[in-house]
Amino acid sequence: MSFTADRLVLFGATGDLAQRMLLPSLCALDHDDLLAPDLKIVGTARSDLSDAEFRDFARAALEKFLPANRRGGMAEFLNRLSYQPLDATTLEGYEELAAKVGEPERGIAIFLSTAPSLFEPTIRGLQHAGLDGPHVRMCLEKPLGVDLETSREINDAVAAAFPEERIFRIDHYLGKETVQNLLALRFANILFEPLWNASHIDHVQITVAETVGLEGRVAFYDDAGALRDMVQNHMLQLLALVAMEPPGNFNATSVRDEKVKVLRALRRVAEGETVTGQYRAGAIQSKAVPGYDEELGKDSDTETYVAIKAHVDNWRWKGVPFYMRTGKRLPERVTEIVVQFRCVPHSIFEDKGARMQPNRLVIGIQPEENVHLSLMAKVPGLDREGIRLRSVPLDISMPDAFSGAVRRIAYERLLLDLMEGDQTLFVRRDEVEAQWEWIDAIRAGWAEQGLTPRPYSAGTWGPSAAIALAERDGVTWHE
Ligand SMILES: NC(=O)C1=CN([C@@H]2O[C@H](COP(=O)(O)OP(=O)(O)OC[C@H]3O[C@@H](n4cnc5c(N)ncnc54)[C@H](OP(=O)(O)O)[C@@H]3O)[C@@H](O)[C@H]2O)C=CC1
Ligand SMILES: O=C1O[C@H](COP(=O)(O)O)[C@@H](O)[C@H](O)[C@H]1O
Repeated sequence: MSFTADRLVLFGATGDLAQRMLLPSLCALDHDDLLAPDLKIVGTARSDLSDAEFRDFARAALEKFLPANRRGGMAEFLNRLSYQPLDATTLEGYEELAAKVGEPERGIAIFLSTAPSLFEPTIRGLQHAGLDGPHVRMCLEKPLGVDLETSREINDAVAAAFPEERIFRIDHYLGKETVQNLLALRFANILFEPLWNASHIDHVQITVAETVGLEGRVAFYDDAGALRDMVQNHMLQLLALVAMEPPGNFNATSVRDEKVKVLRALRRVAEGETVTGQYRAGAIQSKAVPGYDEELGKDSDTETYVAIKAHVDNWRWKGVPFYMRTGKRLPERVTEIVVQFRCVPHSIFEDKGARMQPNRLVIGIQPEENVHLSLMAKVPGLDREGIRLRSVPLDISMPDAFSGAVRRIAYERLLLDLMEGDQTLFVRRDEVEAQWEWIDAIRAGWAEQGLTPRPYSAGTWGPSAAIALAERDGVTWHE
């Protein structure tokens, strides 16, 4: 059912995500006149706040997390907010919540920014209060479970009240501008698609490097680890976007149909195709930082780094490894995709002594948003004894190419799509489950092998075994 929601209910409204991302995104959208004029936002959590206190709380979050030039009209935005205290685990309070939401003109979007253990009781409460009709959409934050089984339990509980076309599963990477630009690059240019296959691509690298450590999310992270926190969702979504076939059009069904085929074609990872690590004390950009165990306050076998050599078993990607790595406390924050092309089949310059290098496409997702294509060119000169070639960059810096464009928070796009009912950038149940199936097999392999993470110093690129993982195949990680 197509409608633009005129009510948004935000569970977990006093939480970290709401303060840092959700409230700032909504206020920024309002600043740009992108919210429906009649949209009302009802926050809810256990904390006993009045409407006025919640508005003060939201104002403080906006002043802290949203740049001043994006919060013009903050007073009008705050006027949209109200609050209902509620413990999601009991049925009490849901009727008061429904009363606060009132009768929408068009429909309601509900965003669960709470621990997944609260999803099931929350849905029961919403059903109890009649907040589950065809005019209600349900948005779920990650993590959706800790494995396939728990993810199915969550999905079943949500499906008991909401059909798939009204469920919006967040992967905030899909809201990032450059991630969407990957689709434009692949499918709005004739240049790449004919080469986008095993005949022309040697390998792909996907890196998500972070400098941060635990950031206070101690219990959550120690139970999750890098594989489940980053690879199960964001990195597999990036891989699917790189590897998928061209969808027939840019809509939710076509795009997600193609992604899920890739996720299902992922080969079970073999022994020796993963490396895990855990950071020890070190220095990042000259600043000393403690080790993981010290931050955690106890010994732990949780991996804060993982590198994987993955394979997509289909015609297009036969024999093309996808190297993925992610870690915390690495030397710099960078998310990028590297597509390494093969060498030309025959060099006409060989007997002139020229050294060839294969072309490489680097898509920078963050912190820099850019596209960098390396091409071979002749070094200028009369070269009487041969010819000299060198790899030169063809660079597009997105901020320069689109100067004046606002750099948005990923959640802005996603919240807008949620309210307008566009599921293209949300993850479908079959995708989540295919992701978990592949991840669970990796974890089962680790358990069988008794694998424990190798130490690496904070401020380095992870354990040396991760470098060896690629170098065994003659591949060097892009730095
Ligand atoms: N923070 C982040 O950057 C990210 C978070 N996530 C996920 O999003 C979800 C929320 O994260 P985050 O905001 O960091 O978590 P927080 O712990 O900061 O906030 C949790 C929120 O849930 C509320 N809450 C807790 N228990 C109940 C309950 N029984 N009934 C009603 N409300 C309750 C809390 O409010 P109160 O105590 O007042 O009840 C608070 O508003 C988590 O699942 C997290 O893993 C995902 C990606 C990134
Ligand atoms: O989902 C998560 O993502 C963040 C990284 O997000 P980014 O947008 O800053 O790249 C990560 O730090 C966190 O551990 C994880 O839960």
